[in-house]
Amino acid sequence: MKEKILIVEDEFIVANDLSLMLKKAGYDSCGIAPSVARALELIAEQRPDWVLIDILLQGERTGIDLGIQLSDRNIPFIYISANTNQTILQAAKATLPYGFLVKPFREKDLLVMLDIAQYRHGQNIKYNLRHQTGLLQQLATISTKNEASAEKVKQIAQLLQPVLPFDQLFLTRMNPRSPSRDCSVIKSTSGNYQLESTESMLILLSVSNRDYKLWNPLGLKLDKQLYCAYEFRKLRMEDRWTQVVSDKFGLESAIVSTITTPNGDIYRAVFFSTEGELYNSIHVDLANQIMTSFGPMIDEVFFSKPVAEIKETKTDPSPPSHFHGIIGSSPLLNSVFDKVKIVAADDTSVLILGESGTGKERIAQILHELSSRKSKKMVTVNCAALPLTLIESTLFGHEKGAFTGAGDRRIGKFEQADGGTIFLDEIGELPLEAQVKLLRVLQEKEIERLGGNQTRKINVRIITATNRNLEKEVAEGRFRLDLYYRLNVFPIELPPLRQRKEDIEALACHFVKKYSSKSERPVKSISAIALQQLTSYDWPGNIRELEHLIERAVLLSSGTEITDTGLASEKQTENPVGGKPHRTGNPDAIGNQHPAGKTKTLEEVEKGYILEILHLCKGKISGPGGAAELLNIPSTTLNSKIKKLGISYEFTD
Ligand SMILES: Nc1ncnc2c1ncn2[C@@H]1O[C@H](COP(=O)(O)OP(=O)(O)OP(=O)(O)O)[C@@H](O)[C@H]1O
Repeated sequence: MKEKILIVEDEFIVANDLSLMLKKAGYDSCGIAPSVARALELIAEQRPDWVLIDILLQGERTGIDLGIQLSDRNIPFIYISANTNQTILQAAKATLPYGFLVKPFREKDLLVMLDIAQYRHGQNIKYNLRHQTGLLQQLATISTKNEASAEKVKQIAQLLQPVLPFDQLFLTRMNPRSPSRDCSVIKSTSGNYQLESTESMLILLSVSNRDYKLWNPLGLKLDKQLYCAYEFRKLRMEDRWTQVVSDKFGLESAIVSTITTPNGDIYRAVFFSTEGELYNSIHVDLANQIMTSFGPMIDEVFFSKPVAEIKETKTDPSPPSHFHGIIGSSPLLNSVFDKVKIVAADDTSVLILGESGTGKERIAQILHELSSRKSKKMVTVNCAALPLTLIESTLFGHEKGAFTGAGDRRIGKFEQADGGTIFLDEIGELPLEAQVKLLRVLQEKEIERLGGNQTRKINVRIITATNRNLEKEVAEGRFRLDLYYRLNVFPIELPPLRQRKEDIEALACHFVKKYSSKSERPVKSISAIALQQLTSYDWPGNIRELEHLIERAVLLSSGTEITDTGLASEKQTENPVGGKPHRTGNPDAIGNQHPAGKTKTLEEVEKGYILEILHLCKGKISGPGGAAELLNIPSTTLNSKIKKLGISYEFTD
């Protein structure tokens, strides 16, 4: 069946051209709306599969206002606009479009964008289905465990957080046959969960039992499920309980889901968030599904046993077994594991985002190992280290004599990865010209060696990573929007170490074990003071920096315990921006601040760090004991970083 597409565009000639292009390509162009109001009418009448939206339209409302509504109603759409400044791109992105086409565009660009959008939409549906089924199964398993309520609640909250984020969950049993009961699950700033009974909540909020009963919390008829912005403010005004709780916890939006179980019990869950625009209709659907499947078990988990408090319980220190070698169990890292588990088996393109040293390459490796391609190779290409003139021949190969110096035929990285995975690290560094070629390969799934005249089909899964803000790169014209959408099918964001300090101790111990066994030193532990130094540092170089620091400390340590991390000898100061302690001292070293107190840029931090390592290795780059070895990166990468960062150095003994 032909897919129906609605065009929302106020310039008739442009809209008409678009409509002709769509019809020619076999789509059903089911209408043209010049304003948001008309678009909504046509959507109700025609029920289009896709909507193409211009941003500036007739009337007061913009295409972005329409995008917000469509996103809530789960109708896929693409923006088509001449506006690409960052503010507009950011507002547009927040509405979760499936693409953004910049005017003027060619017919081919439109069709490619639609093709990418359909692919992403299909992947999304698949992802949501699989995720929901898995999620419900896991919820059922937790509910039937023979554990204390508090422990089960913690596990359930951690499971829900990546898909249905909340800062507070308010659960009520409105049983017509026995007195109603309620309780709250509260997320603390450190990411732990606390189960509060009504009594303890009242103490926390300084509300009397009498007032609470009078207010009949959330007892009013909640006729909506989604309360954001204006709707939430209205709810606050109408419901005294919402008002008090949201004032105390800074809540700004809510989702309500009510179910009646087969034996007539009524349960209501209200998920509150401190973010005003967080929830959409996908969250509502998910909340309903969870409540329907989980409803009969709610009593068992939340109400049947005395409500015990969860006091900052330590999370399970071991990650799932297939994440071998990945240390950490913070909620943020767990949500990365969840995403990896969901997407690993598919051929979906994955974009790994995160600062340098957060473990992007490690995660790429695990994605490959958990896929059906694991028996084939994962070929890694560091796009930042490719010399400009050799990018194409490295990626796609060349025939003998293709250019001066091409003495032999060369098989490119894509061909080497055939049947397996290609990991394009630092994709943000790829020049525009190479981006065009890469896009073509991704679309056509075939390559042509330089100087060759034969195309070859290839079957490769693409994983990319970057520490750059790709949207900013797109807005500034350095990265192609169509390639961005093609690669960003399934983003996985790796949190910086400073946001998951809970993991520092486990990571540090892991590295102590690794390097004491490697260097045959007797070091076995870290003193409490040294650990304190590690956790109060901000780690601009993330896990890689921690690893190198521990490696050094192990080498320098004379006993069985690390008592000095090297961080203490340098004065800890207050950061005027964030109030966090930072390392100071040698301004060129890895400290985060200029001597004047101004925060360093990431590039400056990286430069300082490389200089420090070069200093340590007396300028030696490659080979045993060289800076590249210590930094755990290829010497070609280090050389390109040295060039890019403009590092000049000279070392004498
Ligand atoms: N969770 C983890 N547990 C143990 N080691 C880790 C973890 N994450 C990363 N590492 C180690 O930290 C170092 C840096 O990781 P990796 O090279 O994957 O980071 P990256 O984000 O790809 O860095 P870059 O952006 O600079 O390429 C590696 O030695 C890796 O083995």
